[in-house]
Amino acid sequence: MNKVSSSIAESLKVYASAKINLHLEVLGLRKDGFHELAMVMQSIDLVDEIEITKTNDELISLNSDNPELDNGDGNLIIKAAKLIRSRSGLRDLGALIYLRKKIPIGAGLAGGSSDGAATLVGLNSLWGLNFSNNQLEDMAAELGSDVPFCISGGAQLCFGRGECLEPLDKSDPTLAIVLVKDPSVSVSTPWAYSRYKQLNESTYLSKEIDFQEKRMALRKASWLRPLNASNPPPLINDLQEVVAPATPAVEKALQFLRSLKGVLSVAMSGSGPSCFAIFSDLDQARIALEENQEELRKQCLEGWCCALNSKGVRFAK
Ligand SMILES: C[C@@](CO)(OP(=O)(O)O)[C@H](O)COP(=O)(O)OP(=O)(O)OC[C@H]1O[C@@H](n2ccc(N)nc2=O)[C@H](O)[C@@H]1O
Ligand SMILES: Nc1ncnc2c1ncn2[C@@H]1O[C@H](COP(=O)(O)OP(=O)(O)O)[C@@H](O)[C@H]1O
Repeated sequence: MNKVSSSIAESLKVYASAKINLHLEVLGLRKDGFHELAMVMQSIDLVDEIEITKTNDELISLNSDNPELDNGDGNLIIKAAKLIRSRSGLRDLGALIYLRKKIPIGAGLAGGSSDGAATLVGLNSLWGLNFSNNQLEDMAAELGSDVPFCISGGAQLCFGRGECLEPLDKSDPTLAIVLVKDPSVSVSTPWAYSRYKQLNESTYLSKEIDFQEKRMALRKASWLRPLNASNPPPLINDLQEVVAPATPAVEKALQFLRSLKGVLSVAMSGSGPSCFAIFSDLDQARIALEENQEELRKQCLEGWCCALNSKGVRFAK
């Protein structure tokens, strides 16, 4: 067992981007019980901040500015840190981690997944482990279906249960979104999928050749290359049809967004309850949000306007 040499404590900061789903199609069921998906995911400029200091006391500890969060083994940051340490075989690696939470929790924005991805990338660097991006993505897939995407982020096709990635050309950088969510509501992802299955299992595809056909159709979508304002994505999200009717906060968010001036298209993100509207640029998004603060308050909604991010995990300069 190599001893980790004692060195001056070093630290670094990584940013973990949230994501939205520009396309979420449920194709069928897989042998492992997960759903076969065809998705397009896009990183957005709503980021958690994770500060990591290396220690040699074999302890991995987490604190955060969000009391709602479990700072123990239930947190994807701790799960990711313990996973990459066990893969390194170096048991006496330690780290002090601090999370500044900005991404709403359980919101359909992969906030937890992105924190897990950022922890893998950050510790790989801080502990000098030199795992490749593919190796990090393999570890990420063990943490959750959305975690592999969150490593490189940007705009990617996501197939399988979400871990089979095909990077897309950079989206038109002027595009922006308005994101809204009722802060008192979160949606359970397992519930959303099981509800969808309850209502749609009879229409599920089951043959690989049929899955391939759906993947090819998405790869050829006219709005995809690159994502742009003149031919905006239709924003299909199969989970929206089951979550929205059961979650008034989602319907409320969709209606608010559809009323905004200059909106190109509107959808729920992932399993919700966050919903977003695409605008051709950040100024239009900002004006639309600023002009409707009163309505936002009346509807008990929280709103952000964000640019798109070309990366998932970023190191602070
Ligand atoms: C719905 C999506 C869309 O991007 O994102 P969020 O809304 O969570 O952000 C993802 O599929 C969520 O990915 P993630 O949150 O990582 O899911 P996991 O932890 O892997 O799985 C949680 C549960 O969701 C269901 N699940 C997840 C992924 C998938 N392809 N099929 C499924 O049926 C399973 O019941 C699983 O036990
Ligand atoms: N660092 C974290 N940030 C947010 N949620 C986390 C984190 N670690 C674990 N979780 C758990 O993951 C679930 C939400 O994950 P998240 O990725 O934020 O959801 P969603 O993908 O729906 O936005 C919650 O049950 C939360 O308790």
